[in-house]
Amino acid sequence: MTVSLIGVGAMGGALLSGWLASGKRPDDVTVVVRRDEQARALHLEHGVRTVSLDEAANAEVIVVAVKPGQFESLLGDLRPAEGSVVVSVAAGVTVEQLEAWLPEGTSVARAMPNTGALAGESMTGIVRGSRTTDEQLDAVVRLFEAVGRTLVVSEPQLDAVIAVSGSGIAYLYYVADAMIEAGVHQGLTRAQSRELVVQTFAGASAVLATSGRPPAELRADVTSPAGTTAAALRKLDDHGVRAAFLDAVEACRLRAGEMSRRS
Ligand SMILES: NC(=O)C1=CN([C@@H]2O[C@H](COP(=O)(O)OP(=O)(O)OC[C@H]3O[C@@H](n4cnc5c(N)ncnc54)[C@H](OP(=O)(O)O)[C@@H]3O)[C@@H](O)[C@H]2O)C=CC1
Ligand SMILES: O=C(O)[C@@H]1CCC=N1
Repeated sequence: MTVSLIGVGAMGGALLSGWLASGKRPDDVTVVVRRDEQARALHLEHGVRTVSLDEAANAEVIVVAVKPGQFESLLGDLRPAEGSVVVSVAAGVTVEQLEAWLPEGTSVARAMPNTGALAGESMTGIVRGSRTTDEQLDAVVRLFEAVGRTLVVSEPQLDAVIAVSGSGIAYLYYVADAMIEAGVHQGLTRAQSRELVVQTFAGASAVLATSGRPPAELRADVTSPAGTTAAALRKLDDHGVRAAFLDAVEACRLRAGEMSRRS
């Protein structure tokens, strides 16, 4: 499968690194960037070739990872080859907009990965466009499976995917940061606290994934009657942390919808 990546910032860069680490050869992925120094840096670091928008349009899968507000003008200049599928990773740019901004008849899809792609652990929601063939959808799924797991969803669900996993990975970094800081407050060095937090995240994630048990049960296993965990969880409840997560996820989903009405 030939792939072109247009825009190599935070998300595009994570995808590129993930694809190359997963075994894709630098010859299989071309990139479109707009600064010579970035083209040189990407060639030095990854061996990938920078191409023009016209050349990128020949790839079987064309992934666009520029900011939502940059899509309309960029797609207006893109002339995808027959059979290519254009995949947007943008929040707040709809299938309808993508299809309207590209030449008539172009196949599109939306993907909502997260920066877990850097470690081959993205969670990517995928939405097919109105003209996407099964083969094209399969190619998009395989491309994102190379950097983690995928879930094909309907477009109305994608804003919730953004709220839970696309942006959601940042909430976990936020919690990790707060816990590391808390450990420092309690007398650990920052390095010790980081090691404890990182491995505790890894352990929780592995048990969640392998046991299939609800997190509430796993949490109960840790919570001895009148013990230390109960004392800590009581404070989280007092501070409304669960309600804060419910609100944060809702605010994110609503913001994604608002962005699509503006772009
Ligand atoms: N960051 C994340 O975790 C996630 C982001 N997304 C989506 O990914 C997209 C990109 O976000 P993010 O990576 O954070 O943003 P960045 O600003 O980090 O990256 C955008 C990149 O696009 C480049 N760019 C803009 N216009 C062009 C152009 N005409 N040709 C080539 N390159 C161009 C920019 O280049 P330059 O540096 O020269 O300005 C920049 O490198 C957004 O649509 C966002 O919604 C989706 C999921 C997660
Ligand atoms: O914050 C944003 O808008 C982007 C989309 C999903 C994650 N980051």
